[in-house]
Amino acid sequence: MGIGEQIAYHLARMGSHILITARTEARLQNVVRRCLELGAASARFVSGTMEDTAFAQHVVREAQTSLGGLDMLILNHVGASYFGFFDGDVEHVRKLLEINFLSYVAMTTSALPMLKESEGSIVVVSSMAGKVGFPFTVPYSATKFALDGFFSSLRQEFAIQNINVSITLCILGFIDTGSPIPPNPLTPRCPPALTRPAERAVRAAAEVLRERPAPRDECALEILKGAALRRRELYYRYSSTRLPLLLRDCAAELLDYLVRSRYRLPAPPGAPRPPH
Ligand SMILES: NC(=O)C1=CN([C@@H]2O[C@H](COP(=O)(O)OP(=O)(O)OC[C@H]3O[C@@H](n4cnc5c(N)ncnc54)[C@H](OP(=O)(O)O)[C@@H]3O)[C@@H](O)[C@H]2O)C=CC1
Ligand SMILES: CC(C)CCC[C@@H](C)[C@H]1CC[C@H]2[C@@H]3C(=O)C=C4C[C@@H](O)CC[C@]4(C)[C@H]3CC[C@]12C
Repeated sequence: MGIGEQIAYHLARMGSHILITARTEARLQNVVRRCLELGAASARFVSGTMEDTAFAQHVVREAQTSLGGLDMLILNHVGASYFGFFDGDVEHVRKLLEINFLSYVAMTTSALPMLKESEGSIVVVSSMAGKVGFPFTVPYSATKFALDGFFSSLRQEFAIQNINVSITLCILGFIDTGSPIPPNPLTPRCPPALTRPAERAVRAAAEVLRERPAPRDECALEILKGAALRRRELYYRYSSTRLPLLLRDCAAELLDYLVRSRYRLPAPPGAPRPPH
């Protein structure tokens, strides 16, 4: 379960009341058990899919009825996508927008009365791919850019209306998690039978990228620190997120070039072969 699972464990160590959600009940049960072992004041789960806006609203209602309020809404889940050239599947883009974007909008809307009451925080987990165009993440990137538009505008409206609810947009680089992204077609060397789908995903990206994934537990803690400090944006790791972004406004072409240079790509058709 990646970064979300690690966030739950850090919150458990701090003695929080925790409500987690995902589709796979068996894994949620294990995470809840571990949270209680680590010292959570309480831990529970609701299972279901965020493809369904009604489910997103249901999770927030559950927080209302079982916890009686909410200090922090952490929006982290993402649906499975592929790591490869855009394949033209418009329905996949629609589905991913529903899971990665619309459910965040629905949960925020439902949770707002509780968050206003607690003067709480909204944490939106996004990516470098939500700030800059990256090859091989076209549908995913679209959903992450949408989050920036929605939540940055909402933050402005909160300021105008004196609503003391913080919004922290987390810009993450490559993190060592297992995501259910199918293996990269460019890397047939990764044998699917030998690994779980989650491990394959990171391996697929790791084989193509000249970038080391950062540890998910440290990432989770940085996210919580950023939220506690009510930061508007958080960058992890700094060297592969904030620094390259400084180039974006003054040298966009250079940044695009540097991004492509972080990928190991096969030579385009017709290109001269390197000598042996
Ligand atoms: N890993 C990386 O390199 C990077 C990750 N990020 C961001 O970090 C966040 C977490 O990513 P990561 O931990 O890697 O992802 P994982 O794929 O490891 O975790 C995703 C979580 O979402 C749940 N999920 C998937 N589909 C659905 C669905 N349809 N409805 C409800 N829940 C669902 C999964 O559980 P289940 O399958 O049981 O539903 C799982 O708990 C994401 O927002 C991602 O964009 C940003 C930059 C880089
Ligand atoms: C300016 C550059 C030096 C920075 C490089 C950062 C690059 C390498 C980072 C920025 C965003 C990252 C992708 C991401 O957000 C989410 C996922 C889903 C996961 O399941 C598999 C990995 C994947 C595709 C990440 C791959 C690595 C990416 C492209």
